[in-house]
Amino acid sequence: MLQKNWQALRCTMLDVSHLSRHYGDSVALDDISLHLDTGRVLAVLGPSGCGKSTLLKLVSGLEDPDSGEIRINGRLIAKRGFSLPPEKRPINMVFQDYALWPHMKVRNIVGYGLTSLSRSERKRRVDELLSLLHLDGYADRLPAELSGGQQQRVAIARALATDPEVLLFDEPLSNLDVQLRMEMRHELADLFERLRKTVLYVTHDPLEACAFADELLVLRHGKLEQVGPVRSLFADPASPWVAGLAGYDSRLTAHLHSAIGNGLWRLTVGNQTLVCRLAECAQAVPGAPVSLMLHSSSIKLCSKDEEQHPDVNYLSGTVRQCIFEGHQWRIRLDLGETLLSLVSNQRHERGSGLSVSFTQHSALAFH
Ligand SMILES: Nc1ncnc2c1ncn2[C@@H]1O[C@H](COP(=O)(O)OP(=O)(O)OP(=O)(O)O)[C@@H](O)[C@H]1O
Repeated sequence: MLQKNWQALRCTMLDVSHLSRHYGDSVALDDISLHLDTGRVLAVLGPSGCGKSTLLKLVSGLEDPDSGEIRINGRLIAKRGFSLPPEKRPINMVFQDYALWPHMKVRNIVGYGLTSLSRSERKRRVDELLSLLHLDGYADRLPAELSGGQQQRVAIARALATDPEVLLFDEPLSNLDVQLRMEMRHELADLFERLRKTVLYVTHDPLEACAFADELLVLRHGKLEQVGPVRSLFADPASPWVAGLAGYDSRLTAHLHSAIGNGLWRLTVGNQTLVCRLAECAQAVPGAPVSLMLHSSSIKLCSKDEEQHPDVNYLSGTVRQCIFEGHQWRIRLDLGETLLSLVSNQRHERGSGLSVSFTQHSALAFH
């Protein structure tokens, strides 16, 4: 019931329309639009140089747009020729390198923006935030006396202190080691769920993005590649490139054979036949080459004489390579004209034959 009321109250908090930014001849951001409802978390995902930080800089006011508009809660904060100064925007940002003042104690860093509060109110608010971020007992330390993870928590507490309408995170976990990054993913997921803040979160790690984001926006070369709910992006990537980002780790060369309805097509991979979903049906013609994207987690090893199910695909090939990945073996299976990547809990000899199966809906063909 509570959840339902919350959904009903939602309205657009951050509205970005047709935003562009160039640096000389290079296009950092090209015609980007996004709408983020109050209390939602949007992760901006993409490889290095795709324009993620530029988007945050434009929203925070560190840079000005060449064209387009940014509104927060309906209020215009930036367009070409007009830019509200960063300190006047109801936004706080958490940076990759923490950006803590080295000479200040944690208590003063977190309470820095709380100038309108009395001394005792300020102390109460700071203590509350330190407790929220599991930093009780660290108030009188300097940043140099904290671990990387603790420093990042201080930066998050400082960003939350003034209760901004929008929080921006610029790859906040990328300086932490793998173990700590995993822990912080859980902590942030918990924090976002409890606080219901509107968050724009930049990362290049899809797993980090889907740990707590409601929606994903994928950028490539400054352009919008795909935007939508996290699940749909993983289930229905808009291009082979997004599929690759979403973990589809095999890209098979296949050919369309014939449509069989409901978006399904019969395809050939070498001399083997299978049935898969076709991502863009508009100009699909029999015989056309397609890229068939598959996720190794959806591929199962099977025996050749196993009972076959009608909605499952079966392929056979020869082991080209088998390398150890710590908990499992990664196999590259030669299917004649193309290679399939899959995992197994045991080693398979190079040159040995293997059969695999996967459901018709787990593979996606693009042309
Ligand atoms: N001040 C600048 N002057 C010139 N070019 C810039 C400037 N800032 C960014 N760029 C260029 O704009 C493009 C986008 O940069 P941006 O920093 O937004 O990418 P990013 O996705 O955040 O990358 P990373 O993940 O490596 O931080 C890049 O090609 C970059 O070289």
